[in-house]
Amino acid sequence: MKKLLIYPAIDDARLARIQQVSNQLTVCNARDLSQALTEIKDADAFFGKITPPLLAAAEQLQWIQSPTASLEHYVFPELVTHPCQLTNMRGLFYDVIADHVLGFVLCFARNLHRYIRQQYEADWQPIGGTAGKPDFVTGPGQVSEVDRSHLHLSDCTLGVVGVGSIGAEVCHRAAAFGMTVYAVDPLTREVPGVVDDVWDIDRLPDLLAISDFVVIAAPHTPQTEKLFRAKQFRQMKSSAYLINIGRGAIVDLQDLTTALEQGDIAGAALDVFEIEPLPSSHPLWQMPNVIITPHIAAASPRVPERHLETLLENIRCFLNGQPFLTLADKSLWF
Ligand SMILES: NC(=O)C1=CN([C@@H]2O[C@H](COP(=O)(O)OP(=O)(O)OC[C@H]3O[C@@H](n4cnc5c(N)ncnc54)[C@H](O)[C@@H]3O)[C@@H](O)[C@H]2O)C=CC1
Ligand SMILES: O=C(O)C(=O)CO
Repeated sequence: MKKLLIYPAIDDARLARIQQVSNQLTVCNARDLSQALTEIKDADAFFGKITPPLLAAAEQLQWIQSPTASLEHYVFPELVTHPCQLTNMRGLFYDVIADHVLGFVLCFARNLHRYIRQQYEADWQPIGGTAGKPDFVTGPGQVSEVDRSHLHLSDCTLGVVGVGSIGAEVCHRAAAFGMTVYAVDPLTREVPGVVDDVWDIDRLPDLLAISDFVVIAAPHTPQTEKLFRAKQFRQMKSSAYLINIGRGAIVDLQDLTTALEQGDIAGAALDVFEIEPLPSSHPLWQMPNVIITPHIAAASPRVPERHLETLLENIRCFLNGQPFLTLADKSLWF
């Protein structure tokens, strides 16, 4: 018989689903910290928010399940050196966050974010003037110059930084829109839809130089913290857009603001920020080429059930001695 400790306590409906997994499992849903500190002593597995005092009280803990995908605020030095295995909640959001990213791409390509602002003013003003519009819209006459204020997605290249579950789905969707797709990742080497093999992260400058859209779908780790500074923005095309749905700490907020003010890049769509919530006085709020969503790219009615399913599947793996679905490397934070 194995013992799973849950702390903080979860609701009765989810508890009942966990209890149905196996009669080889005792589940303790601790109501307060003092109960958790007592019960963790002989627990084999833990789900919830582990802390140094809880870990110190554990005598036979083999597995910890984090309730979040990201681990930067979860791991601490004693946890890294502890022999237990750690699993996270990655892989729940791959499709819905990829949809969010493609929504950003479409806004920038077709200026939808700017036309929505114009609509409030009843302003019938084609962005970029009339150049580039076909005769059947403007009336007879010749298109005099190539106007790139509205993009043709199948002419565009999208570069993804981090092709885990979310990044790979972004690649699939972008390829389905006819975009050319490249990616960098330290571990993954192949993703269907990506033009070449996935490049190693040391080729980030190459990715930045060719991309019309750069999508950050990596975790916050010691390696990715402030990976994007002024230098990286200068390596991007001045016509390119940055999209960050990974973690705010990956992008230096001040350098990004300066890059946008200077026109080093054309715009940014951001779901995550170095400072959350983004202060109401921050200049990004007023920039017409910036789209802000308040860390909700993962919002979906399907996520709570997927969250529970991942926990249940990892419990089954634990009881059956099989490899976990979402094993993480404690020292790498993902
Ligand atoms: N905006 C939001 O609401 C949400 C954001 N996230 C963030 O998205 C991240 C990715 O989620 P998943 O795709 O599910 O995780 P995942 O673990 O499946 O994929 C992460 C990928 O990033 C790669 N990576 C690690 N270090 C890297 C580096 N230095 N440079 C480039 N790539 C690197 C990994 O090799 C892996 O392929 C999470 O860690 C989390 O921080 C996750 C859920 C919701
Ligand atoms: O699980 C995470 O890391 C999230 O950001 C969920 O929104």
